[in-house]
Amino acid sequence: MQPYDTHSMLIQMFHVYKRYGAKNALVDINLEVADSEFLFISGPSGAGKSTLLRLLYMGEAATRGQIIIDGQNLSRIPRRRIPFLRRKFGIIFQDYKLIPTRTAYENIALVAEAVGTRRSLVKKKVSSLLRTVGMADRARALPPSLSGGEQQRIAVARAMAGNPKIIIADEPTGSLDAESAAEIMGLLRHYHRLGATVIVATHDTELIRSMGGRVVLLKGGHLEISTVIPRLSS
Ligand SMILES: Nc1ncnc2c1ncn2[C@@H]1O[C@H](COP(=O)(O)OP(=O)(O)OP(=O)(O)O)[C@@H](O)[C@H]1O
Repeated sequence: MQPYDTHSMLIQMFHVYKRYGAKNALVDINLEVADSEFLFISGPSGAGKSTLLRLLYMGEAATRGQIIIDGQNLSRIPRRRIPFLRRKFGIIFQDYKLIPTRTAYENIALVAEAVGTRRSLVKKKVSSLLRTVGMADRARALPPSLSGGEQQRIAVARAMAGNPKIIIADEPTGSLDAESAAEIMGLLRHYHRLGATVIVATHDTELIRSMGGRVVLLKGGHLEISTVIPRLSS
């Protein structure tokens, strides 16, 4: 199968617009993302990156146009089915959004439980995820006692806990130093290699150059370029 065969497209956006009052946040977006692809969405502040991501996981509805996720047209999904659509996504934010009063372990376990992981398996699963992100020894820590890089590692583990088909990361390294940023991107690449589709929004062109891959560029709500950047050899 060809990598961009339309039958293998997990995400399709056709003539998508998003308006906030008089503001056009997204204008006539046409974008396809293949199953198991790693995609960067790049562009300056205010370009529409976060808005585009929110439309995918139905954080908000498009003003116009069609969005198809895994064969489902989002404009035709009944409200009661939205939680099932959301289970396809693991979402990572720049500011981690961990529950500050719950331990690292509990933050991850809550998602594992929410997607119906058998009670007897939750502990094994969360422990395994904590090991994957190198945080096994901080399971009982509360988020405010962790560094930014550590909190983001927990957020990555939490995103993986629902076994989502798609990981969406909105500026996941925006608050991190270079070393922590590289670790987080390594974890996202690891999950991608396990078969997931990963979409990362970032304005950090250095980060994109170090990772390589397909990049789409948003400017003023318009999708300007889709290109493939070769990975910098290290
Ligand atoms: N809820 C909202 N209400 C009104 N305007 C909004 C809303 N969300 C986003 N916008 C506007 O839409 C445009 C795109 O915003 P968006 O946050 O998607 O950009 P971005 O590329 O993610 O920027 P950044 O990198 O700074 O996060 C901006 O002009 C922003 O002010």
